[in-house]
Amino acid sequence: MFLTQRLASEAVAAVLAGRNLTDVLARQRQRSPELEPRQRAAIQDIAYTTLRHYGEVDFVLGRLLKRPDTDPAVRALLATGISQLAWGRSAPHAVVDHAVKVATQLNGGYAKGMVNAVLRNFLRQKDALLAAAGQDDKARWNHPAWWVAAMRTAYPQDWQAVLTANNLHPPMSLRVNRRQQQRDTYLASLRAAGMAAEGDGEAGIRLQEPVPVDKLPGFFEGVCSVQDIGAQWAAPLLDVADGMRVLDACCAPGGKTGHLLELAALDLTGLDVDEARLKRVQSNLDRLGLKARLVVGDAAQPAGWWDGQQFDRILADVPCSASGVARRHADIKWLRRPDDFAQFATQQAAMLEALWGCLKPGGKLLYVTCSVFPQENEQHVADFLTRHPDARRLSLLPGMPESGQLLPNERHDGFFYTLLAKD
Ligand SMILES: C[S@@+](CC[C@H](N)C(=O)[O-])C[C@H]1O[C@@H](n2cnc3c(N)ncnc32)[C@H](O)[C@@H]1O
Repeated sequence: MFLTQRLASEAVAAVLAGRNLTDVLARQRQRSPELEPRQRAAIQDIAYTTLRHYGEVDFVLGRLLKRPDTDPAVRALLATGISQLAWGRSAPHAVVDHAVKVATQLNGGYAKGMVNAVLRNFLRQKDALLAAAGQDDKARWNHPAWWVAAMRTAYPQDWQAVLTANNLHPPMSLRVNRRQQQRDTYLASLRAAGMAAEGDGEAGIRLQEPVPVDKLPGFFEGVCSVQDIGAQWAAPLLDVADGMRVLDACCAPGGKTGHLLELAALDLTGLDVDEARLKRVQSNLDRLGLKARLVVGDAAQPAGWWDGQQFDRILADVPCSASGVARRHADIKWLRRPDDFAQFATQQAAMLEALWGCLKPGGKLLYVTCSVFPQENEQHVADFLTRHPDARRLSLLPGMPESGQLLPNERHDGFFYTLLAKD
């Protein structure tokens, strides 16, 4: 457990210094190939739990630490220790002993005594400290205070549900490849394999418990894909038919690309600026037995990749704050800054503007984000519509909110959808 605590606290320190948790964990695995699967799972679990509860952890540290300028590596070690003591299953004395052992290796071991004292203090005052945390916005909701305030303003009725959903474990959902099987046939084979699940939407299935993909019947033969139920609205909204020329403008890792190609025989171009991520699109399509033309390029600069022939359909699943999927990436809440939104909005507006020119008159463009911030969604689309008299907003599918804003809940993640037609 010593090693898992050390690596988990290093991962948390890296996130608090501004790095992406998925990248940090991937790099740790490369550097330490000897780690067993159960150790990797434990590191991930400790890091995720600490970040999921970081508002409370930070509050507690504020009460227990005498000096606000504690070394970031020591602070991250204390954060993971507190998280394990509050929400973990390991024996408290083992957590404290191992944290002290990690501390002896940090910066000459100067903080060994302090780590021991702070964690033991936490154990003594745990209930009172966590109760006090419940009175503080950032700690209570485990989101930065500015994020809590923004949700209150944007969703006066639903802000508490949105913040609560962001702190829950996300559901694992599947999309059945209906070129291979009907949803209910696959549902029956999951149940026969002992996995409780329910159908949701034409091709969607939500599992009661997450499972590794190698346990899913037929996964490697392309019978199903892992995809959130909210993300499964995209392809049906575009209303594709055989022979259409379709652009999936920000396609990696290819979840929606695969879905579009399952629905119709398309002439599909998958574009992404990130060459490494495009390789994942290719391997996903290979697994599903589907084909697309994959191109590296910037969606905001069509001159670099476009042959000038307009598309019947365009999916613009643009880069965004990912605030609607924050529960899947426990680092997002602590990495984002309020001024990030202006930058995202500029990039999103440039893409929408450029892609509009690539759409045939009579064609449809679907603008999608996995964000719950109106600056990336409704405000943006409203601006676009005032600038483009040839753009008309179409209604969405039955069962979808009219606004297009799906808020995260027990069924799906948070997404925003706007379907535009070109007159
Ligand atoms: C939300 S993800 C897309 C998810 C994908 N549509 C799916 O369903 O699996 C956004 C993607 O946009 C890509 N991206 C970012 N900037 C881009 C740009 N300027 N042009 C094209 N793609 C870009 C990112 O590399 C990322 O893969």
